[in-house]
Amino acid sequence: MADVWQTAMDHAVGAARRAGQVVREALQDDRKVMTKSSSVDLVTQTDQKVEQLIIQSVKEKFPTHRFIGEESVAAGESCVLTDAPTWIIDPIDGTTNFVHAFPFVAVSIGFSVNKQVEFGVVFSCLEDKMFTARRGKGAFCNGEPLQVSDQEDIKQSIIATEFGSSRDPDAVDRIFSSLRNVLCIPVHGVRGAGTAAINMCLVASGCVEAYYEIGIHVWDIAAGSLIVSEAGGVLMDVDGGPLDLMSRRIVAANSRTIAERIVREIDAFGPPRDDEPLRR
Ligand SMILES: O=P(O)(O)OC(CO)CO
Ligand SMILES: [Mg+2]
Ligand SMILES: [Mg+2]
Repeated sequence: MADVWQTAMDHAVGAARRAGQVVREALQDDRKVMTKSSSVDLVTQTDQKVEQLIIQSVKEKFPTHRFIGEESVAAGESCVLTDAPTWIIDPIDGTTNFVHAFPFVAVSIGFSVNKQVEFGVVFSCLEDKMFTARRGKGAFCNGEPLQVSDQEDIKQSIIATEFGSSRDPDAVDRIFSSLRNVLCIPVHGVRGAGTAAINMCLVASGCVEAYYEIGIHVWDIAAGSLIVSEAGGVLMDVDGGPLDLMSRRIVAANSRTIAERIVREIDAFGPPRDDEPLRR
């Protein structure tokens, strides 16, 4: 039977590639930096321009579809995941990297129907790597199949995480406490690319065994979550429950064993949900 969402996925790949080209070109220009929720929550005109480019191109082809876009939500649009076909867009995942020309920047496009991610596209535009996954059909990088690491021993593992964008000392203490616990298991190392989407693609590629973070948003993880699971990985909440895309918490790992071992070390606090009406 024909795949009803294949045309949409092809469109997403094309849109991500065009968006990535805009991001690469913008790296050569002056990058005017603005802030959103705090002095370390950065946005540029390129984030906004790229999101509009993607949304406009999708609207022309799929006029009934809905959107959750990082910069549209920042501008006041609602952030509620319904059963309708929904494009979940992070125009630049790794804006801080982009601002500093730290070379890991991604365009992330997830697509959900009935609250289930049907396809995910992450274009790591400075590495020129196009990560794709279609539910039930595997995950790929530039067309080559992806497979998570088969390492089941956490002590032989590298774990990816980030420090997040909160500078509230209590929140930072809790993040550091979890990080200390994970590091001292001990693991081989802790890494962070500065983008949730690329961290998840590193899990899918078998370069790190797991990635966890508290404070990310649905647009950071929608596409990457499917790329991890289609590469054979496991997703869960940091409290060990099922992943909730709107909860702002994730563990993505190569195996249930590694994911559950990390869960034991994490202080599972909960920032306001993405679909919490009073979150801004
Ligand atoms: O650069 P962005 O899109 O703000 O995302 C951050 C996390 O919120 C990195 O993943
Ligand atoms: Mg992001
Ligand atoms: Mg972004």
